[in-house]
Amino acid sequence: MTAAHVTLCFLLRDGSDGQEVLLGTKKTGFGTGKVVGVGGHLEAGETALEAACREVREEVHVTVVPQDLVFAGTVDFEFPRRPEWNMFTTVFLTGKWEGEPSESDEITPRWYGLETLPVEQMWADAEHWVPAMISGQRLAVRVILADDNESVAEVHTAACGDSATCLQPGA
Ligand SMILES: Nc1[nH]c(=O)nc2c1ncn2[C@H]1C[C@H](O)[C@@H](COP(=O)(O)OP(=O)(O)OP(=O)(O)O)O1
Repeated sequence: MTAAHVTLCFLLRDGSDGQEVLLGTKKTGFGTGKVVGVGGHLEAGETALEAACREVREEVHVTVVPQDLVFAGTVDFEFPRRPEWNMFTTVFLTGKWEGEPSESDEITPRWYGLETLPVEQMWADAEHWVPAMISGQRLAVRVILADDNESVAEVHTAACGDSATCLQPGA
């Protein structure tokens, strides 16, 4: 089954105790109740970059533009017990945006220090790849979820180059 193509965009800022990342509590849909990155599914005809900009605007009411997003890698989420949930994620980082993040119907945003990520409220796999990616390692990650669709069965991580060499053909 072909994985759905989704995006995530991590906004980064300098806080009083070091760098901070914008995450949010998901209010609806996939992963409701978890603290997640801002992002979602690509719409027909959209590139990952365009989708990331749209999702940031829709979910946290902030404007980011494609030229300010930095490609950070990819994450392939595989749910062997629920292959219809498989997702291929293109991840971006940015330190530039316009506006102040605010709550939407989909997410309640909040800034977190990189050293104090709320890993117990995030997907169990997140600690295996989120800190590395937001600290600037460009990675191609493959996450295989366990039979409960929550725990981590396997995580494979490889360095990846630019988006042209990292993305799946046709993605
Ligand atoms: N195992 C996992 N760990 C993780 O950290 N994020 C995951 C994950 N599996 C999926 N995700 C993320 C990727 C994607 O950004 C998000 C799901 O996309 P969406 O929020 O768009 O889904 P929804 O079904 O809620 O919304 P729609 O796109 O509006 O249908 O969940």
